[in-house]
Amino acid sequence: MTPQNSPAPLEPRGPVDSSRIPRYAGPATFARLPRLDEVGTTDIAVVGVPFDTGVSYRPGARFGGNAIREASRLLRPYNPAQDASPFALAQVADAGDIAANPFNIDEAVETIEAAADDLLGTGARMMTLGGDHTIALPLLRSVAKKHGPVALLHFDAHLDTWDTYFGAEYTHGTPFRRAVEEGILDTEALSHVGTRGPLYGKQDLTDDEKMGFGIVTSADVMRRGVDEIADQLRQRVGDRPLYISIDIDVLDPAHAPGTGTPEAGGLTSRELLEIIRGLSSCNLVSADLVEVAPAYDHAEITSVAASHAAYELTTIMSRQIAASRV
Ligand SMILES: N=C(N)NCCCC(=O)O
Ligand SMILES: [Zn+2]
Ligand SMILES: [Zn+2]
Repeated sequence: MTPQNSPAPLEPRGPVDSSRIPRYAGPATFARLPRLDEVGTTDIAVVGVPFDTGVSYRPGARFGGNAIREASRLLRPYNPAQDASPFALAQVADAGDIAANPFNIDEAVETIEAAADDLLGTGARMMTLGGDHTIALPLLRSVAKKHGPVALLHFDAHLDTWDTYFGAEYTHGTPFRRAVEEGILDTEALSHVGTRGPLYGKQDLTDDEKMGFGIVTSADVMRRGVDEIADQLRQRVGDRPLYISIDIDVLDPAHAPGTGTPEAGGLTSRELLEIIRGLSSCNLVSADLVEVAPAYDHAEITSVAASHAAYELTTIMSRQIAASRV
């Protein structure tokens, strides 16, 4: 398959032209973008982390990244919601997968951090496709090496600030407690969004608050509406370097059945996309989208939603990269 765009030198190389090569043909990179090795360097690296050894319930998120890539074939180059052509404003490329050891969580966490160091070291921002939520910890470590402690907006049904599971410190329920302990988050600017569902005890909330997190529950989004919530989040984050971590289970199981720990009463995909768009002025330095487990999906409901959320995040980053050039 030959990419049909023949850009002028230094122009970003965009996706395969779907008016010339049917969008279902050829290998699936994210949004049919070029691979990193085809462009050499990139402003935004979309990278998969097929790792799910950290889960507490249904496994399968190791297949999430490729499911999102498949579902992203239908994305188009102009994003009207943010009035931007993200793949023309900046080079966006698919950097493939980070090969993490599925039998050794500690080693996998080290591998992911080192691979992120390499990518961020080139000056790129990362749009990471998980994988389970364990992977947010090594990604945040790497981002903090570059930017210092970062603001975090964490979209998730769950707090993911629990301590250990079966004695294990690195799991998908614990990355943000570890990150606070390690001092890699700016504790003045942390919020969960979309939180809901049963907890182990009230102490979970007390502990979480002590760590510095604010909580916007799923019910808050329903009652107060997406614009007010986005305003509040923008104010909390200010102009700090921001990392956004989206666990797809922030969506209601009706909007994202393909995930490992589903909780009733979640956001609609429309609400999630609108809140992300409301953050377009934030200084988004990198992001992840995790916990897509395609074995439980139907008709790509979950991976389509995930691909659109990643598209909005990529658009925010590419607009900022373009704005910082002028
Ligand atoms: N990060 C996700 N998706 N889930 C965390 C759930 C942890 C638990 O089962 O207690
Ligand atoms: Zn979750
Ligand atoms: Zn999570």
